[in-house]
Parts: sequence; C-alpha cells; structure tokens
Amino acid sequence: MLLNKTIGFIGGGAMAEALIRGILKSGMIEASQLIVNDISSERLRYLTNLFSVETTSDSQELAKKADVLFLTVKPQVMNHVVDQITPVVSKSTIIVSVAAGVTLSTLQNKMPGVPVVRVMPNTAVAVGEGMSAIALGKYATSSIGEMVSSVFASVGKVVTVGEDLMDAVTGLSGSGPGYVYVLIDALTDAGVRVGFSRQTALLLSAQTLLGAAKMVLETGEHPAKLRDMVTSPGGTSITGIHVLEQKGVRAALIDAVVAATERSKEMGRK
Ligand SMILES: NC(=O)C1=CN([C@@H]2O[C@H](COP(=O)(O)OP(=O)(O)OC[C@H]3O[C@@H](n4cnc5c(N)ncnc54)[C@H](O)[C@@H]3O)[C@@H](O)[C@H]2O)C=CC1
Ligand SMILES: O=C(O)[C@@H]1CCC=N1
Repeated sequence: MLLNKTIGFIGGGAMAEALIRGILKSGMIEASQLIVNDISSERLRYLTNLFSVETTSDSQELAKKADVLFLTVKPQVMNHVVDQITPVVSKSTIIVSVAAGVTLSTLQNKMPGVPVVRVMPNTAVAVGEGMSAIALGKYATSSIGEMVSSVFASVGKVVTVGEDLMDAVTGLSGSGPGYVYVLIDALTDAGVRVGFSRQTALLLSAQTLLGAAKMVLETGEHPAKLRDMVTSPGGTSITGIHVLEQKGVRAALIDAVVAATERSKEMGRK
C-alpha cells in the first residue's frame, strides 16, 4: 500500500525518531521513501547520519512532495506549521498528526477537504512494541484509516477510538512509558539498596516489568488473578504489596493518568 509513496515528517524530534526507527526496522517503509523537515539543522544532520533519510529545511517543499505527511511537532507550534503548509497541501495528501491535544476539527478547519488522521502513539514504536490509538477525520476514508493503522501496527499494537477518548489515551499509553521508566528506575534503586550492582538491579527490574506485562497480554487473565499466583500465603509478595497499598501506589497511578489526561485537554483548548 505504501510502496513507492513518499512519507514526510515535519518535526524530527523524539517521536519522529522513534517512529522512523521502528518503521525502518519493520521493513514496511524504506529509508529512500522518507523525507524529514525540522527547523534545527543539527537534528536533520543527526537523522541523516542515523537513518540515511533525505532531509529538507523547507516544510512547503516537503508538503508538496509527500503522499503521507506526519506532523510530529509540539502542539504549541502546530498552528504555525499548519498555516505554513496549508497553501500547498493537496487533497490527496494524507495528514497524520500525533500531537497531544490538537483536535481533528482544528486541523480540518485549517485544511478543508484534506484527509486528516489523528494518532497517539508512544515512544516504544522504536522497538516494535508501541501502543497507538487512531481516530479518523471526516475526510479520511476507511481505506486511508487502514493504511495509517498498518504503519502503526508494524511497530506495535493499534486501537481505533472515538476522538473523545484521545486525551485519555494520551494520559495512559501516550505518556505511560514515562511512568514506567520512573517505576523501573525506582525498582533499580531498590535493587541497589538490597545489595545488587546497578547493572544487575536494572536487568532484574526491567525484565520483571516486561515479563509481567507479557503474562497479562498472553494469558488474557485479570492482573489480580496473576497477582494471586505470585502471592504465597504469608509470603514475601503479599508483604511487599501491603507496603505498596499503604503508600497509595495504586491511587498515585490513577491520579497521574487523570492529571495527564486533563493536561492533554488543556493543551487542546489553546
Ligand atoms: N515523545 C513522546 O513520547 C510522544 C510525543 N507525541 C507528540 O509528538 C509531537 C512531538 O513530540 P516530541 O518528538 O517529543 O518533541 P521534540 O521536541 O523532541 O520534537 C519536536 C521537533 O520539532 C522541531 N520543530 C519545532 N518547530 C518546528 C517547525 N516550525 N517546523 C519544523 N520542525 C519544528 C524541533 O526542532 C524538534 O526537533 C508532540 O506533538 C507530542 O505531543 C505523541 C506521543 C508520544
Ligand atoms: O509529554 C507529552 O506532551 C507527549 C505526549 C504524549 C507523550 N509525550
């Protein structure tokens, strides 16, 4: 579907880099199909060295060439970027925005008739384990939706959601790797505290999170049932879980997702 198509990225930051790394690794798209635009020539040099992709400092030139155009800039500069490209974007260009809080209607109002798809991925697309949610704008046909989904499916899992849930996705899986890195870092400190080298403690922590997550996904069991399998009566796991409950870890995680969801909504109002 994407054979011989030109794929553009406006904004060559962390998210674009993660996506490019993942899609090149998946083999779905070749480096020769990609063109990246950024205001930072340093970022462009870095991405060319890393991925051998073409780059340009001219977003209009890129918008004219691209069949699929990823908008991977910060929400705060999205208006400026869209105003720049609107005069040259054709109705056959597929626009894919990954910006937190930027709504389909904002983009559609600026680019009438142009198919727009809103996606909220996370940085784990870089290693083929991303979680992305997708919502289609009114000019995006279902075949466009399938095409964009297939790109994100090549680098992880994809769900289709109503746009009203996009801020919630941003608060949970979009921002979620950040929360999990905090957990891994804390568990690693804990490992050092009980006697491991940092390197060993990091391996024990990260592999434990990976294994537990895989158990949930592969068994389809409720996490509480899997937790029961770990907690021997009067044993160590229930002793540790008791402390986590006393410290309010569960409520802290819920509060974190709610706060990030609210922040995404707030960013969308600007
Ligand atoms: N980093 C993440 O985990 C995720 C980010 N996102 C979304 O991806 C978007 C990008 O985020 P990051 O990559 O983290 O930010 P970033 O700050 O790493 O990258 C943004 C890039 O855009 C460039 N830029 C700024 N103004 C520009 C302009 N006028 N034209 C062209 N390029 C310009 C910057 O030089 C920078 O390289 C945001 O909208 C964010 O909401 C979505 C999901 C996850
Ligand atoms: O922190 C942010 O705003 C972006 C959106 C989702 C993850 N990172």
